[in-house]
Amino acid sequence: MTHAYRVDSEVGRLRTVLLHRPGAELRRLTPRNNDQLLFDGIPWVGRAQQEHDAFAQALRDHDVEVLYLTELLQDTLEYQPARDEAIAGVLDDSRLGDQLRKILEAFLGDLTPEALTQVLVAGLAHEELKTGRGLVYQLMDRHDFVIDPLPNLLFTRDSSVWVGDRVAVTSLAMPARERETALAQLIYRHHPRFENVAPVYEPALEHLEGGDVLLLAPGVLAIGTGERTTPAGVERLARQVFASGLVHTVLAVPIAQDRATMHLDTICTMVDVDKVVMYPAVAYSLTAYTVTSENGDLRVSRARPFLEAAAQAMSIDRLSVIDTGLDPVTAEREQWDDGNNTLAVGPRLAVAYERNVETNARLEAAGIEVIRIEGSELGSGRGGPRCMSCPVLRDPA
Ligand SMILES: NC(=[NH2+])NCCC[C@H](N)C(=O)O
Repeated sequence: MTHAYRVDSEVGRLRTVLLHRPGAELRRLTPRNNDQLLFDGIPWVGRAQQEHDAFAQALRDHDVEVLYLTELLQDTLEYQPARDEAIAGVLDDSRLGDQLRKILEAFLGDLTPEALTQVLVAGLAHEELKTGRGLVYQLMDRHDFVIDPLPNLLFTRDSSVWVGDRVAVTSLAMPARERETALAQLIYRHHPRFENVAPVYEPALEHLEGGDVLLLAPGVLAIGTGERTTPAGVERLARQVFASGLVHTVLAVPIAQDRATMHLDTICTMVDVDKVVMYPAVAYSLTAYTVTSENGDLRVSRARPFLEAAAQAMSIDRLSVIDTGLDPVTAEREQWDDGNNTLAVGPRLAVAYERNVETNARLEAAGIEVIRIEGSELGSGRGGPRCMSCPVLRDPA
């Protein structure tokens, strides 16, 4: 069956979304590796799964079709070319050496699609490779991974993002996440669901993460540039979306190079066609460079206040900020816990972590219906409802 997927905004009625239910990859996190694997704590895995299931159910209750990344990946790995590509991807690792690479190739080649999916996502620990031997294998620490786990796969918004009827598979900046885009790429290239989808962007040299990309309005993107997306990444995506004719204006939005504000969506998400919820500390100081296409080249304006540049690009009078009016300490705490990272299920209807009590109360006071979900364990990876979802179909807003 052919599907026509398309996303033109952040707030059009959500129809289909791609999620990843966290699993064995989270069980790999220890106090020794959690920093490198970009988690701020050691999640209780069973509870994280319950929280995630409740998130998925809340979406289904609002008539959203939920696709799971591992299910799509497993279907994909039924095809020999996809399997070959997946295996070649993990073997292309400078740490392995020829002997271990050969052993690993044989091991992976024998796995069923289900087991291969599991290994691609959860990684492979030293002791799990029973056939392991040779210099590299013997000199590895028993805590080392032959294949690294991907605990951040949970944040499906970062590895791919839809622009109109095309998908951008991004280039993740952190080494711990690089392999995630290879999995996204496999799915979009080989899964029959996406047969007719032409990518508008594929992993490139420049760093670009989906959490930085906001579809402000049809034809208008805001792209954060900070810890994850570089100005060169913005430039690359801008060229591609301009060339495709899908977008006429890109706003490049510099954000602080900090873990707390790693992506634009940690400080700003949309809850209506003309309303954003924004971290108060930056709402009125954020700036943007307007990028447009001129005779095949990029034209860049001077920096202007973000809200002004956005409203102009979106052809609206005003992009209003919901006044979360919090005292600075509460605001900072709730920003850290992804209070600003909402997922709109439709205009004025958004999923948010329940723990951000004050931000949610202010959203409601402003007329936004809030679907509250628990996230005490999910949040230890520093991501909220928007980070954990890649919309693939929304109605026009
Ligand atoms: N779109 C987002 N804000 N994603 C959050 C990703 C969190 C993840 N632990 C990372 O450090 O990369």
